[in-house]
Amino acid sequence: MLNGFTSIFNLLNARLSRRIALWVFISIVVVEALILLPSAYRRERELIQHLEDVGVASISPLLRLCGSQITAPKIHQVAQQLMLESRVEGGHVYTEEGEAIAYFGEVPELNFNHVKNSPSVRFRSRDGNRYEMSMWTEAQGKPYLVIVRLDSSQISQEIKAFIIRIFGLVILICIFVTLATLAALAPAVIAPILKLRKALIAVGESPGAFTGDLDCLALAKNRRDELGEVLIDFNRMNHQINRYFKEIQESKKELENLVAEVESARDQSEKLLLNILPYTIAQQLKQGVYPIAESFPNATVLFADLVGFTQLSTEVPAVEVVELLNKIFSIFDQLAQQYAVEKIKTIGDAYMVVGGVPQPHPDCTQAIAQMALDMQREVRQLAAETGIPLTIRIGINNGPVVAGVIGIKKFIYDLWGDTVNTASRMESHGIPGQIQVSEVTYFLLRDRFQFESRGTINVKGKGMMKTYLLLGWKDEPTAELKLTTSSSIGSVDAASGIHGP
Ligand SMILES: Nc1ncnc2c1ncn2[C@@H]1O[C@H](COP(=O)(O)OP(=O)(O)OP(=O)(O)O)[C@@H](O)[C@H]1O
Repeated sequence: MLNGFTSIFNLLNARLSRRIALWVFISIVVVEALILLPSAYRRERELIQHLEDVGVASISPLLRLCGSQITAPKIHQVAQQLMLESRVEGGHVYTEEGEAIAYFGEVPELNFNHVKNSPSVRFRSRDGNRYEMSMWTEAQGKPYLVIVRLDSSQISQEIKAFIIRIFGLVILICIFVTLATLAALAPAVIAPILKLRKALIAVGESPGAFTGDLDCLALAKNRRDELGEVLIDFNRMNHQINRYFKEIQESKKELENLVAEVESARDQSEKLLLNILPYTIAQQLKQGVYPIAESFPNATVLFADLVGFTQLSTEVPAVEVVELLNKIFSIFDQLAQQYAVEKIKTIGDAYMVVGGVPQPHPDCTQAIAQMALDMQREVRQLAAETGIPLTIRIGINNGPVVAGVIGIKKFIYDLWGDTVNTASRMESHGIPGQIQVSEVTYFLLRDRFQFESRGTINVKGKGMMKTYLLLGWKDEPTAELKLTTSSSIGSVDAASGIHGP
């Protein structure tokens, strides 16, 4: 019950209801006002006419009752009686020539001069309480002009009462018609519109959420009007929105999958690129810096060659040889990462690595020396495990290099310069199972590492050179002295995707 009243109140309190009510109310008031004014005027005319009739009925016997004595005292006497019996408040009697014969009661504002040329004149006082009229009448065979002043105050009161009565009626009619209109419109128009508005807001706030028919559709049933069509159309539109929304969601999902695929492909290619080129070089190439050739004053270059591998290739299938080579070079790659030095490339069964390029290194010579010793140890261990007679020959040299990327295809980060040539020669002129270093490198490492002088050898293209064989650490290195940057061998290299043995 209470809910019913609340919902009716809500309906009537809706802005649309209030607007309709206001318009209906104003319209009726205007219509009634248009009717009321002429009827009030007509009513006033009727009352005046009645008063005039009273006036005529009073004037006519005035002179007749005087008989043959048309004198002031007689007229006065008859008029006094007349005033008592009727609404006459005063008057004048004039001869045809305009001579005033008699006055009685209140003095009228009209006089002979005002009315002499007219058969009859009417005048109403400003406050509406007095009404004056003139009339020619005959007595004793002579014409007389009589002007009487009548009490018309009742007319004003009656008109006022008439207007108040009609106005009250109009207000009652207005209220009744307005409420009746609202009562008729509320369920038929306002309720569906409010429900439609609610549905519109809900659909607007969360499009795609309302998948079935909307609640407001129920109101469209059994309706054959435009509002019913709007409700049906809106429901249809919501279905379309749902369809489009679903399509958009699916497209979004597809797009997200595509973006994820593209990102994964980009990550893969990025990883691949970083596997081929140092990070800074890859960045420069991506920015269009090309060719790249940078000078580095202090680099340590290492060449390593697997001795006896050519012979091995003739004895075991090529696939197995490549598998072994992959195993060894993967270990070297991890060592390069561990000591934060840059692998340059593999050349057949040779391995080339540089320290201090392209990123500065706190001690690239020690890092390369450590790596060389580890490479030796790893190859020895592998030879013992597999029974394959593997040895490695390593050469190291220090000095300035030029590093960069040249050419237009199959980019590779490479090194050039005499330092590189000499490092290569240290390896090619070295001893299997030994690490041969140039004199420059020896001087840089001799405090921390043990060396054996090899004396002077004839190096192709260089002539006679003093070289040294790196044997190992002088003392077991302390934790601070031993350079390490990452985990031990055998772990997974996240950046390159290379898996250790
Ligand atoms: N970036 C490099 N990568 C691989 N090996 C290199 C690189 N730079 C130089 N070398 C090697 O260093 C060695 C010495 O080179 P160098 O230019 O002094 O002599 P060469 O090319 O062997 O002989 P030649 O002087 O007759 O041309 C060569 O075996 C060369 O292949």
